[in-house]
Formats: sequence, C-alpha cells, structure tokens
Amino acid sequence: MSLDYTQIPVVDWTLAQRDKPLFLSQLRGAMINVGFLYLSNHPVPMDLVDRVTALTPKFFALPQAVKDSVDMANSAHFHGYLRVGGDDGNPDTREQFNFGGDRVCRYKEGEPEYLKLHGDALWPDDAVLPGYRETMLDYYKRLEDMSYELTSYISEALGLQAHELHELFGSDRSKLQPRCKALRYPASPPGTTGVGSGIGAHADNSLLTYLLQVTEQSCLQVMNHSKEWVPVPPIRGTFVINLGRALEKVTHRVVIATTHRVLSPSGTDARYSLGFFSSLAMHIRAADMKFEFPPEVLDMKRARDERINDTTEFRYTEKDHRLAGDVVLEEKIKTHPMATLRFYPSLFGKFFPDGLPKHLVAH
Ligand SMILES: O=C(O)CCC(=O)C(=O)O
Ligand SMILES: [Fe+2]
Repeated sequence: MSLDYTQIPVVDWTLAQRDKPLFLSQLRGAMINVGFLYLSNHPVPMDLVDRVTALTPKFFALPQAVKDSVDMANSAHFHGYLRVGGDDGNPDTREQFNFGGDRVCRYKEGEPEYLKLHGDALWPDDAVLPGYRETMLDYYKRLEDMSYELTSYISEALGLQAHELHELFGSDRSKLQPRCKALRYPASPPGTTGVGSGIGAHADNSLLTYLLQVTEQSCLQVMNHSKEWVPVPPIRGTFVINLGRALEKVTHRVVIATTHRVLSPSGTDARYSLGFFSSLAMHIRAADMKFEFPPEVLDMKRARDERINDTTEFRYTEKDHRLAGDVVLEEKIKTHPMATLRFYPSLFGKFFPDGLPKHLVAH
C-alpha cells in the first residue's frame, strides 16, 4: 500500500476570509507535503475563465501563416508562437503561444542584456481573432494579482510575515513580467502506441505555476514521493498550482518542486491548457534570499523528509549565485536559437559556435 498521497488537495480561497488559521494550515500541508494543489473559489471571474477557454482553441485554429507571423523568432523577448517541436527540436508534442503583459523594454546600450527579456508580446491582428489580445491581457493581469495575494498567504502559511516572500519579486512590480503560455497538445493518432509525450517529466523553474486546464481530458500527472504518477484531472472552476525550483531553492527545500508530465490525449480531440509562471525578479540572486522559518515549519519539513526517506542536505548550485535575469536569459538562448540569432548575435556565437542546429537549417 502506498503511504504517499494519491490525490491532490483542494484549497478553497474563500476559506481565508472565513477561517484563516484553517486555510493557512491546509495551505501549509499542501505546500510542504505535496507541492501541488487545486485552488477553488479563486478570485479570477468565471466569465473571464469562460472567455479564455473559448478563445484558446481559436488561436491555435488560425491559419498556419498567421501563427507564423507571430513566431518567437520575431521576438527579442522570447514571446510568441512555437510550433510542435519548437525551435529546440525537443520531443514534446505540443504547440505553444507565449506572452506577457505589455511592458516597455528597459534595455539600453551598455545595460545588462537580460533587460531585453521584458517587452511587448506579439499578438495576431485583432481583426483575425477579435478580442484575443484584450482578453488574454485581462486574464494575465488577474493572474498577476492572484499570484501576489497567494504569495502573501504562502508566506504566512510557512510562518513568515505576509510580505516576506514578496522580496522575491523585488520592490517594483512593473519591473516583473511573469510568463504565460497557451498550450495545445494534439491527440495521439489512433492506433499508435509508445508515443504520447505531451511534455515529459520535469519540474518547473518558476516560483509557482498556475495552470488552467482548458479542456476536460485528464492528461496531467504529478509524481508523488513514492515515484507513482498521480492524476490531476481538471476540476471546473479551479486552478492547479504547482511548486517550482525557484521556490524550492529560496526556502532551502522547506517546500520541494514537484515533478509532473502531460500525456498526449487519446482519442481525436486536442487538449488545451494555459500556464502562468511566477518568477524571481531579474536583479535577484537566489542564494541571497534568506528566510527564517519557525520551528513548527522546520519540524514539518523534517517529518516529510524522513517519511519520503530523503534527508539530503540542501545545497546551492553555481547558477543560484548568478542574477536570475542572467540565468533565464541563458536558458532562453539555449532553447531558442532563431530569436537568439536575430536579437542576441554576440551570444549566438558563444552558444552556437557551429551555427544553427541542423533541424533549423532546412526550415
Ligand atoms: O499543460 C499542462 O497542464 C502543464 C504544462 C506544464 O507542465 C508546463 O508547461 O510546464
Ligand atoms: Fe510544468
């Protein structure tokens, strides 16, 4: 019999108003022991969720030429469309559209190059998909607000002052640009076996990821501490929230990033989802963040580590001593050579000394 969790806890946002100690204790349990949760009765209006749900498949149904016109190769900020296989030729079977809220790019000659990461997203013309940009930006703004509020609750749930984890965002919210991704996972063709990696097992680099499962297929799975895959079926009216590596590091593993994957849907219908990824402010180094957790939280961590038989001591990696902006830039450069070639020519030479990877040359 498994001693580990086999279901993902549901935390009700409105409980914070009715019984805050109970809410915080549920949140603490979900964060420390699971690392995945459903958030129900959340503050994002359901009519906005419905509009986003209707528009997401419509974006991907646009003619290929329209999607290619907003290809990520045209964005210095790594926003835009990626076809199946993306730029990096990865084996994941999904199409994606990456965007962020409108931001003015603050980069100027001589400034750190990571400042180029932030800037306007690429959008299809409004005549082609009326209301898409406005609706997605409205959704994005609501998610930003919710992520701020949830971060205070998590701070309190982990025994800190409500504002403490906000240090991870820096002092100026306008200098952040969390990333949003609309995703389409095509169905595995009938009769095929062995395929079916929508996205393979991974943990996110984010602090926290907020997922809206737009369609009804149950394809998302999380690995529990006994290395069993636990399904995370969509529950209407909820967000799925999962813990990323950045939050694991800055809490010194009081909370642990969760491994998860998405199987390609069976049958004929594609699966759609929307991810919102909150991250460290770009001028911050993960290793500079220090939080003093109270004994009861550290006791819960210790009890979990003993239960899952993982008492490895937390250690920083070399990357954790670098600015978060530099780390993200390097990761984007490595995975998106086309945009790099155009907008970061000096870095292109450094990371791709032999020129464009083969799978892109014929393109
Ligand atoms: O599509 C989903 O539900 C999850 C996507 C995901 O894990 C990711 O993009 O990191
Ligand atoms: Fe993920």
